[in-house]
Amino acid sequence: MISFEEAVALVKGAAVPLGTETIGLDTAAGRVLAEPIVARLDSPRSDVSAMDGYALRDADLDQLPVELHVVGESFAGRSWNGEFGPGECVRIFTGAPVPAGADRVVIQENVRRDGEVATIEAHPGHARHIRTQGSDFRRGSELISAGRLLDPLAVVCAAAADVDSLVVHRVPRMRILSTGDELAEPGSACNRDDAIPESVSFGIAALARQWGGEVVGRSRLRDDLEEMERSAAEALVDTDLVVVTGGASVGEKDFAKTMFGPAGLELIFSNVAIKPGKPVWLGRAGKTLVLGLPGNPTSALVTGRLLLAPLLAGLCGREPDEALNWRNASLASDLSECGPRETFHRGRSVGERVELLSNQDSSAQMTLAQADLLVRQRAAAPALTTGEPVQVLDF
Ligand SMILES: Nc1nc2c(c(=O)[nH]1)N[C@H]1C(S)=C(S)[C@@H](COP(=O)(O)OP(=O)(O)OC[C@H]3O[C@@H](n4cnc5c(N)ncnc54)[C@H](O)[C@@H]3O)O[C@H]1N2
Ligand code: MOO
Repeated sequence: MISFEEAVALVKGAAVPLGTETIGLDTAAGRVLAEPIVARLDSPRSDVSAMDGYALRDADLDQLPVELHVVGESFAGRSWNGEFGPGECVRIFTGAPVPAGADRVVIQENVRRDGEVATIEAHPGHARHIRTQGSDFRRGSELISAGRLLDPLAVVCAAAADVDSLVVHRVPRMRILSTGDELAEPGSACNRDDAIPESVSFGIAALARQWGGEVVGRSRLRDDLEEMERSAAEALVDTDLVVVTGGASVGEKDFAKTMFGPAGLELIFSNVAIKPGKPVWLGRAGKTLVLGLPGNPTSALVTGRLLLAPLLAGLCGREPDEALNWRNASLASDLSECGPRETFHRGRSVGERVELLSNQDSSAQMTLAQADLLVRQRAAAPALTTGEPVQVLDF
């Protein structure tokens, strides 16, 4: 059995970014850049006004009050290109180019306008209200590096660079296979005494989407090895990652790994010294990665969060560690000493503190909906008391 750190290192090794494709800005959100974005123009493109008011020469404010002749109007998208002399000013609006010769904008609240005459009585202060050309960024400068997730903020910056297409990493195509004779489609389990709703794949699919995966198939498999081998072979076609849930342990019908035998499964690891989720495994069949998650719902979602999330982040072109951003929080209750397996307790944030949920069973499902943090406790770590710091991860 390997440690959690070793499992994460092996996940990172397997999480090699997929190929690239060129897409339009409209569909770029959520994708990961494979090539940096370089500005095609300066921003602002010229010196522009930061306010609505009057562009003028600062020197004209030496003697106050002053009356200036309004000689033109400059709008964003329709600039004024006339001559501009002492004793003159130009009506200007936010974002409009500042006429050559002007070195200050006075906001209109500080100007009395009467026909073509603008009167300034008191000194408007030191702010010039001019954004200089290229003060945000310069043409040719790299605005966003490769590997950056195109979140709502980054897509604004990408568009501002005046690019209409982006080179991004391909999205991992994923299939989820849920194994178990007892599993029924939610909504139909009540009809059969020995059935339970198949719940895990819904959470794994949602988690996968959060971390950039495209779930192209989701199926339930009966515990019949021949059938499972056929399903395994089908699932591997044109797929980057297959996630199998259940059948990971040592039961007589735990065929999750065996079903990929004919497809040439090579294990990367199997069994990790963590609680919950010990039977989690990772392998490769041909070019496709296969991740096996334990069937117990809490175990599946915890191992999904700890290992599937960084795996997908890496396949998408991000740093796998972006999915493992541990931070400190203080305990809202006592925590007893840890057993031999590194443990990831389910917790709930209460203000700045983290409260451990009372049901820590790996089969729990109600508790999952109450949790928002995983609390990490290293193997054999001593007991902790209320207020002591622990590492937590958003769950
Ligand atoms: N003798 C041993 N028994 C077990 C060991 C062990 O080391 N020795 N490990 C235990 C641990 S730890 C875990 S975790 C479980 C995981 O086993 P499997 O991955 O083989 O999971 P299953 O047996 O298929 O199912 C476990 C449990 O979860 C329910 N389940 C399964 N899939 C789903 C699903 N998609 N949706 C909802 N619920 C699901 C299933 O009905 C079982 O109740 O093994 C321990 N045993
Ligand atoms: O590793 Mo299991 O998830 O403890 O029941």
